[in-house]
Amino acid sequence: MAVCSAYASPSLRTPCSIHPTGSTQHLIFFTGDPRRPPRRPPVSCSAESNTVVIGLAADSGCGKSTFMRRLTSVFGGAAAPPKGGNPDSNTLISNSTTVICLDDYHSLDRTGRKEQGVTALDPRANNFDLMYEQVKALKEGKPVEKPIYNHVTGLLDPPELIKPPKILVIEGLHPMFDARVRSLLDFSVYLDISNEVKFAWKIQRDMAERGHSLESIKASIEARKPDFNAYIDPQKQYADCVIEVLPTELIPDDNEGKVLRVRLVMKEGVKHFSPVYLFDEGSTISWIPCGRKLTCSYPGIKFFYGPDAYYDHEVSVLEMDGQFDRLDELIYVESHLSSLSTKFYGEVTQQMLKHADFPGSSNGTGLFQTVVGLKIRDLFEQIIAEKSAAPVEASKV
Ligand SMILES: Nc1ncnc2c1ncn2[C@@H]1O[C@H](COP(=O)(O)OP(=O)(O)OP(=O)(O)O)[C@@H](O)[C@H]1O
Ligand SMILES: O=C(CO)[C@H](O)[C@H](O)COP(=O)(O)O
Repeated sequence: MAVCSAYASPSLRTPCSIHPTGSTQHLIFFTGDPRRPPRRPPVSCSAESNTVVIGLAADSGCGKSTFMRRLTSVFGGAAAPPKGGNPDSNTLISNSTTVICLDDYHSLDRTGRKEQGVTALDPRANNFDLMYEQVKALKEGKPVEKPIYNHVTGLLDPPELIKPPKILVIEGLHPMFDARVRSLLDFSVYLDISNEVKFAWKIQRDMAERGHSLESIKASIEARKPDFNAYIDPQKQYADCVIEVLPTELIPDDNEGKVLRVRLVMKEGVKHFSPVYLFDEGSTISWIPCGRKLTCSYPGIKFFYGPDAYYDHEVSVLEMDGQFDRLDELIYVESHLSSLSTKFYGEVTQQMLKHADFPGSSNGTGLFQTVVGLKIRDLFEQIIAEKSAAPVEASKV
């Protein structure tokens, strides 16, 4: 039995227990005189739950797993699938974080989608009611039995038990699609990979690692496009932070897709989140760091920072075009960035060096994913500090 640590008064306890059937039952009992009415309304498990919910949206093959690995590393400890569970589980659990993949809320399996002529991106192939109920329950501190979509077989497998973590990340195609699910998010990120780059990455992975033909990759991207444009892409307007990945502007007519221009679009006015800035907050700056302190080979590196508008929202944008030759020299760039939410000087560089083998480590994708990971850690710590201060403040009243 998982007992909530939230007590309304010393005599009132609110435990959550998991039913043998797998459904969750909520019991309220009193340790004092059972005939006396409670002095305050009973507190449900939700009232003082500390689960912070982060949404990460992107199309398939756009770097969500890589981002997740960087994020969980910032919180410490390695992430692994639930022990002793389904070997094809999509869930990753570490000390503080649980990452659930929203593919698990596909309501139609591979055959079902084929029969009905819908893609996995189509809302009709997904169960948003269940997604909402379960994310809400986890946020409220209650365990859930979450379905599993098996990517190997294309079938829906028996559910797995997910316990409420400190940080719940919901990653996948639709974390910001349903307004109810969106309202549960404490912070949201959208990975916006331009078509050219998406194509280059798909070819690299699906041809080299999965043996697909160039034609089949092209066909699969084209087939997904209408639903991607209708249901996935529009979610970026709701994101607190967007990482845009575009072809470089440093090489005229580049079509190799190896050098990237990456833009970190950060919404202003988001609670517990202060955008990162270069040199001077709110000004507009172009910066070429190459020279004595940063080694750059062709085509060099260019940074940009400035205010902008994104879907009618005021944002700050930090942009990096080009790639690093030597990751240890990143400290020079880091020392010119502010509001990074690092715990010590050089933490961004240390994280980047630690995962130098991850895709995107030499360019803005790795740098900005790391920076967003640190900002999420800071947001989490602020929310927890606020929640633990709240009962003290309340008791003063
Ligand atoms: N920043 C990057 N730079 C270069 N290539 C990248 C980058 N991020 C991802 N890739 C490429 O894209 C592939 C998919 O990345 P990743 O597994 O992180 O994406 P995903 O969104 O989790 O994919 P899926 O949803 O299909 O599992 C990687 O194997 C790599 O080839
Ligand atoms: O867009 C996707 C999410 O990653 C997949 O295409 C979707 O989950 C269906 O998966 P599969 O092709 O394994 O049946």
